Amino acid sequence: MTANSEYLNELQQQGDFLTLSRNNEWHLAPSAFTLSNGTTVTIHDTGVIEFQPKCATTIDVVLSSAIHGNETAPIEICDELIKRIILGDLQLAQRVLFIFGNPQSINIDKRFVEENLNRLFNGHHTVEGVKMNNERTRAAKLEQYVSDFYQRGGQQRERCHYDLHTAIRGSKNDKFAVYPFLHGKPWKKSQLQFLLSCGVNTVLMMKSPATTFSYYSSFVHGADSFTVELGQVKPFGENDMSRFAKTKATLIALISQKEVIYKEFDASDFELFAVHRSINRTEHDFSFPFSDDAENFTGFSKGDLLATDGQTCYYADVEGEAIIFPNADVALGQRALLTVIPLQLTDNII
Ligand SMILES: O=C(O)CCC(=O)N[C@@H](CCC(=O)O)C(=O)O
Ligand SMILES: [Zn+2]
Repeated sequence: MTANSEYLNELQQQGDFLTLSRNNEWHLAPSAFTLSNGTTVTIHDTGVIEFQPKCATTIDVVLSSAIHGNETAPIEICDELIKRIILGDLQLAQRVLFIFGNPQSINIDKRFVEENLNRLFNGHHTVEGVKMNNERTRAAKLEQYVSDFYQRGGQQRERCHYDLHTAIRGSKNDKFAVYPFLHGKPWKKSQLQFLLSCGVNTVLMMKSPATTFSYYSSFVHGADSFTVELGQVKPFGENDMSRFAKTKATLIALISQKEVIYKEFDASDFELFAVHRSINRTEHDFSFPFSDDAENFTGFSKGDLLATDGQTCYYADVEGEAIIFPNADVALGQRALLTVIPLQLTDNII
């Protein structure tokens, strides 16, 4: 018996692709099998598994988690969905690619091993003069798996990618999504309705390109793509999964139904924010004037100090300017803080 078929037997019986991925931190030989309901299961690599149902499909769905290894709630959700599909308890109506981004960082219970994976997409993994590492290689491979998945689906199909995370800090708005910069293309009400059904009524509209996974699939593949923040970072087993019941039910409907009808769009259901600015850490001496438990979406008065980067002080320049993802420990040159301001919907939405 080859090593491959050993792992396949166990995977077919237990559906535990998460443990298989964690036991093979950076590489797993590709393999495939078919479920009794006709769904083809293809393992592309560690953490990367594709399901192609036998029926005709219309949407190519990418669900990623563990791009940051210690963000466990989304990993638990995807783990459960994968198990249910492999064990034949959940019949798919759409093609789905699941990705556990960084299995080694799950094992060490850290955001990343050497380098933040979510700063390496859209080609930023390969930079002349910068030494490759496991995360850079992984980002390049993940781009390729997503690219192949969408290409095999074909052009005239719906493409979506939900990159599931949890925030380091608590948030006034517990669940929220980041809508990557669309370069002038309109935002989609249907996507906001999907998010609302997931229990996510707060969306930040980015205004510039990024190095994130969701920006990559949006920009390069035209996918409806979002970073979705589901509560706060907690160790495995400590997540109150009842808080994600709507998210899980909506993801299940998305992948197992031919069509999903969402609530009619009503702008008053949402809290939308425009990203006002991004503050990068450029000096070792970088700090925030607020405490570690200041929550995302905390608003500041015009003139309040927001951050100090060496000799440079950043002050709120708009009343109510609110903080998102403050992190003074990021690598030099990286984003240490986003600020947002409320957004009134314009007509750039379809
Ligand atoms: O809470 C935090 O500081 C970070 C949570 C997280 O990982 N967020 C993503 C957002 C990606 C995006 O801007 O679309 C990240 O920082 O990579
Ligand atoms: Zn994250």
